[in-house]
Amino acid sequence: MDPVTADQKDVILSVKDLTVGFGTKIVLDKLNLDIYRGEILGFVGASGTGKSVLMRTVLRLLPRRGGNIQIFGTDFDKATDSERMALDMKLGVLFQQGALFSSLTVRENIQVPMREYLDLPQAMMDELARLKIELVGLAPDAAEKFPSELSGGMIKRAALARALALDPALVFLDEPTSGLDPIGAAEFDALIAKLRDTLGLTVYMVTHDLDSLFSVCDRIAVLGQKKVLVEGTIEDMLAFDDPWVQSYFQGKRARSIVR
Ligand SMILES: Nc1ncnc2c1ncn2[C@@H]1O[C@H](COP(=O)(O)OP(=O)(O)OP(=O)(O)O)[C@@H](O)[C@H]1O
Repeated sequence: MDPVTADQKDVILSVKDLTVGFGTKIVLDKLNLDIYRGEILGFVGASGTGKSVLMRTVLRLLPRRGGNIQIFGTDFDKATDSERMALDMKLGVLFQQGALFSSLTVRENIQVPMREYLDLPQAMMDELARLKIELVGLAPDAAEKFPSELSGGMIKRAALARALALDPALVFLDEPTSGLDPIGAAEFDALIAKLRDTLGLTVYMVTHDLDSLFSVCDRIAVLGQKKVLVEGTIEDMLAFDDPWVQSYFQGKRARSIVR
């Protein structure tokens, strides 16, 4: 599947006027964001600006004070229980640090969402877990390993396999390459791009990784001043007149990537 172009946009996640706060502190203030089918959207912003809060709010793990969220054209607030369950199954999540259950093997971790949402015989879940392990580029023997026996890169892949357990249409990745060495990070980026191309996934990726932004993201959105400050291509970022955006995308590290 080709990356989306401007004239074939199909919005699958639409966030309108979203406001989220804790106590007297407002973190997101009337934020708007659309995500288009088949794209890899890189979401950036200074530390503490609310990138994780936005992701958690969209996943309904945090309450919001105002605004509206539509996923696949359905408003969660108005959905029935069975519609919500069907929507949940279309969303995959890879949290920072992988967040695997340490007492479960990789296979068992991948099967957690299957047990929660599906009613399948064990042999079928084993076969599905085997396929997911292969899909993310892990060796077959990773299935019976515990998270403590895996490298950082393997943990990310195992967590991605779990995020893909129910064949989601949209996956949320929270800093997927943090903690990986540059080669491991580049390999993970290539895997994300391959999964988008082969499975038609839409990817929402919170990242600080400039390499990821330049190499795999079709579009970038920058969080700042409690809103999406700017969204668009790398060229749009380079042209945007804001001190943080300028220093992030035109700084020494960024220039060494753009060349
Ligand atoms: N459960 C919570 N209760 C109170 N405040 C919170 C909670 N979760 C997040 N915050 C606050 O919301 C703000 C945004 O946090 P968030 O983790 O979303 O930032 P971030 O952009 O993801 O940062 P980083 O890039 O460092 O991960 C921070 O000031 C944080 O302290």
